[in-house]
Amino acid sequence: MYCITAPRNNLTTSCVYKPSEYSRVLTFCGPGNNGGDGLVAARHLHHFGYKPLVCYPKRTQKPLYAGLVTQLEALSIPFLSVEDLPSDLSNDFDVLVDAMFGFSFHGSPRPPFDDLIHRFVSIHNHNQTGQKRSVIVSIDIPSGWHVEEGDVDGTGIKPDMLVSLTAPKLCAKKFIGPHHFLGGRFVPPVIAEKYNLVLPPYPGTSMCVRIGKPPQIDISAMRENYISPEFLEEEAEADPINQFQNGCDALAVGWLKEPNAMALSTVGKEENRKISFSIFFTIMGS
Ligand SMILES: NC(=O)C1=CN([C@@H]2O[C@H](COP(=O)(O)OP(=O)(O)OC[C@H]3O[C@@H](n4cnc5c(N)ncnc54)[C@H](OP(=O)(O)O)[C@@H]3O)[C@@H](O)[C@H]2O)[C@@H](O)CC1
Repeated sequence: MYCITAPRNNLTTSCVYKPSEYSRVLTFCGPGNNGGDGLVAARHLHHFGYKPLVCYPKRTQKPLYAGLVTQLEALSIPFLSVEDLPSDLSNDFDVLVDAMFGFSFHGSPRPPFDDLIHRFVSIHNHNQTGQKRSVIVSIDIPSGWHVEEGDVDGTGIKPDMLVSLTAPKLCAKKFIGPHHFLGGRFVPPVIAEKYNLVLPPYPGTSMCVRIGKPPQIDISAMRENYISPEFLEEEAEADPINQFQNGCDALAVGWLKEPNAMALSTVGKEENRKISFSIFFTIMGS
């Protein structure tokens, strides 16, 4: 899967939500720099093979943002108004990128963001009913969270992925989702020193790094059942060598899954070995 956001002027990719499975992305952009990050993310996602759409209800006329919008329009990336949004976002989108507010958010969200944040929260609650829902990726700070205290009353957005920029803000301590990344690799040493930042090493040339606890792995979901067709006594060859040869033939044509061991055994009294069995089995990880 791809970590699918992009701090300004950086490409950050790592495998989390692959475009083959999560191509339909809707990016919600707010009026400030966090929204600007969302515009950049949408452009990068387009180039990575996703099909992004953008909802940018409170535009600023500053040249930097106008330029980002022009770039998206040049790529024919559609813009949706709040009124155009489908009633059930999970039906139409695999991923919702939350780029509404970052560290300058204060007070209570004003319209139309109050309603949009509410929709993000409802999507997460749907998850508890077991229905398929969009995953939520928040840039820098889940919108509506207090920059230091986080989701104070526990009713805010609960993203599946948080992409902190430059350094995680204090509220990130309250993030409980499975994927936490840090983007914005090139922090000038003088800044790191000034703010006493202890930043993790970035692997290779990657522009982001996974931080926080690794995702939980469901070991039971990895279990494979190796069930072969029934093998009846009367079907066994009288000669165990022939039975063994049959087994080898089955292996050669791929009839048995992942074979890595074979046992040939016989049953019956020592002096009367009429029945023979070839048993094939596989052992995971051996
Ligand atoms: N090193 C880093 O970390 C870097 C961080 N960067 C990114 O910048 C982000 C910070 O950007 P930012 O300062 O522009 O503020 P941001 O949070 O986008 O929002 C401000 C806007 O929201 C509005 N607004 C506020 N409260 C509101 C409310 N209740 N309801 C409605 N509106 C409200 C406010 O309007 P105002 O209240 O002032 O009228 C203003 O228009 C940061 O989190 C990260 O994503 C990178 O780009 C660079 C490196």
